[in-house]
Amino acid sequence: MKHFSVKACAKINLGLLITSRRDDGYHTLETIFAPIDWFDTLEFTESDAISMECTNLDLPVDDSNLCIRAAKALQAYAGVTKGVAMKLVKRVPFGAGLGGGSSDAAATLNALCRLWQIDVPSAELHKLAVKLGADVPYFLEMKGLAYAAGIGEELEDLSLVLPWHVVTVFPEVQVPTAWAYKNFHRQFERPVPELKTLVRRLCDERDLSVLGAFENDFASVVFEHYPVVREVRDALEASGSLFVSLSGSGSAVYALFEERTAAVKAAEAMSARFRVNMTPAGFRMA
Ligand SMILES: C[C@](O)(CO)[C@H](O)COP(=O)(O)OP(=O)(O)OC[C@H]1O[C@@H](n2ccc(N)nc2=O)[C@H](O)[C@@H]1O
Ligand SMILES: Nc1ncnc2c1ncn2[C@@H]1O[C@H](COP(=O)(O)OP(=O)(O)OP(=O)(O)O)[C@@H](O)[C@H]1O
Repeated sequence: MKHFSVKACAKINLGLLITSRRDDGYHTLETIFAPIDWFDTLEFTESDAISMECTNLDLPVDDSNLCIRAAKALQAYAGVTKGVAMKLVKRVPFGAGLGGGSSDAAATLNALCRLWQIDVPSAELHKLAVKLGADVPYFLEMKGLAYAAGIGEELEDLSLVLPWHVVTVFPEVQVPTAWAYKNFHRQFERPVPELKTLVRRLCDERDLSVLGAFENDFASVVFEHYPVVREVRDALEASGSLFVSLSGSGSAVYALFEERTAAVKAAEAMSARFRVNMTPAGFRMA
């Protein structure tokens, strides 16, 4: 009986610039995805049918779950009759802007190609991923920092890692991604900085003067509507961090630290009220 488990890491967004609204209602954006060591674990066991259990009872394991949707999409595409029993050990908060569900979906696609021994061309797998969510291709195809454009599915591997410690805080409120895209303050006419060039100066040359370009366009509306998120942002800014930002459409806020001791101190202070993760400098997904 074939059985194995995989890690599904979350991500943060370093800069998130929304550049237009498409006719289909989706928005184009430019962002840098960076992985963090906050992860779910997914277990896969060969079975006749597709089934799923999850350690977080607030998360339905029906057809709305992104793991089930990924399994059914791959089964239909490949015309396989095999099933799978999945177990999701859920740790990454959702409604957090951390892409946890998207990462689970990508991990499921990769794992089932292995379990069902099917060889799907990467371009085809990419199409299945985009249908599951705009963030899913990043987790399917990348390990470190990646530049993303389009709706988030046009990816370029930057072959870079963040050279700082990352403290990520979940303020225990969920921000629906669709709400954030409906309500963010548009700046479509703004000149868009060259994030791809600037992130190389930032990570390779440690040129901190470029940090101002890495704004998150959701930040103002999320901080306005969720005071606790603003409170977390303020606390992290006062903790000796280099840089603080909202991740994705929120609610998670992350801070970058040069010194590990300062990162540990900030993480400990925030963990009294909120779920916190600390990711070491140089982290890449396995
Ligand atoms: C905010 C980010 O996390 C940045 O990484 C992503 O853009 C969100 O990606 P995601 O969570 O995979 O989003 P999806 O689950 O695909 O879409 C949720 C909803 O967000 C809106 N949405 C999403 C992505 C995008 N580029 N434009 C949008 O307008 C759409 O209304 C969509 O119905
Ligand atoms: N396996 C799953 N894990 C987490 N969320 C899931 C899963 N399956 C379906 N969902 C649904 O997808 C929604 C979005 O989950 P996800 O964690 O990807 O988004 P997020 O935390 O808002 O991050 P981002 O906005 O960056 O995508 C959740 O609110 C949840 O209702």
